[in-house]
Amino acid sequence: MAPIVAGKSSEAAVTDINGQLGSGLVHIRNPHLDLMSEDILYHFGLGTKTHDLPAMFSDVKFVCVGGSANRMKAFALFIHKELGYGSDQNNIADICAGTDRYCMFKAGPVLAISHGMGIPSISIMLHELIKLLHHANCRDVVIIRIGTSGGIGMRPGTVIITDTAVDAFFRPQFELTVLDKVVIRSTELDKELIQELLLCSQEISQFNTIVGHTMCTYDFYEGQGRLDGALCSFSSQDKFDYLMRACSAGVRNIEMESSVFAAMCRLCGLKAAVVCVTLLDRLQGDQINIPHDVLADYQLRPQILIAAFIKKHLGLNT
Ligand SMILES: O=P(O)(O)O[C@H]1O[C@H](CO)[C@@H](O)[C@H]1O
Ligand SMILES: O=c1cc[nH]c(=O)[nH]1
Repeated sequence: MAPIVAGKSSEAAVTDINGQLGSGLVHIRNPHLDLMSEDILYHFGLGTKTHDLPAMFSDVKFVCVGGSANRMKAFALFIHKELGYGSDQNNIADICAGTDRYCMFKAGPVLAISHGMGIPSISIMLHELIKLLHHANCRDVVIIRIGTSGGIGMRPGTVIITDTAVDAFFRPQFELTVLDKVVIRSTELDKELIQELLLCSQEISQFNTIVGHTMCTYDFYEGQGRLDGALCSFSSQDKFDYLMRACSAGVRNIEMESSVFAAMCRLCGLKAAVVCVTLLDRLQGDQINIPHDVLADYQLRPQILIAAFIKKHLGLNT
């Protein structure tokens, strides 16, 4: 079946949206929503009739997302303290406590949300988050994925700011089957935001940070060329050749959400970035065997960078 290449028409649409986005509002691209008298954000345990979403969220300016609920809670506590709101855990309650699908925490203008692992999980979360921001009349929101990844030829602990998310064929696109058609969407990210983040990381100067392509896969094991899954149908030479080809195509790290994240945020007019730390160099191995304290330190790096970025934007000292 011939894919629908959304590139051309969507690019044009994005230009239009950007013009329209002088208002800074989130752009919902679904005419059916206007016909609904109530919108239930089922996986958040929130809704337009049951919750006053503008009262709860209209001041949100930064949304940070990451796979693990514990990591996002830790980030919420960290940013709460960094913004001068104190370090009392009791001030950080899970807004999605009515459901165990995702966790959501708020610290002033910062919203921290977990998205689970993989494209389907983050995609569901993003549909509901983008609608939430729309219902709450949020303006000028920046959204950043703070995650972990496997590096290619990178020293573990390196922070990668994604310029473009690519698929397993190194193409800058995200493919989704809608009804029985394949829709292709661009995965380019905001260039200005990338440069701002890079500058921030140079200013804090605490760890190595680079800009590069991020490969987004549908699987952690075979899908990322690992030899240590329950199934493996290729040789170690095949794996090495593939990772070397990825590296030559500009891929510096591999994770599992960046493509749909970039595509959805772009289409809805949200300024978005992906910042992931590498936990290992995939040219050296497949198993993540770093000690717990080193893992904790690595996972903190994207958080430190994003906290500095947010504080800079809010005019607070870093
Ligand atoms: O660190 P997080 O945000 O969970 O992301 C990465 O880690 C998970 C795999 O361990 C995948 O979801 C991958 O994208
Ligand atoms: O190798 C890795 C490490 C973290 N997350 C991934 O998706 N891959």
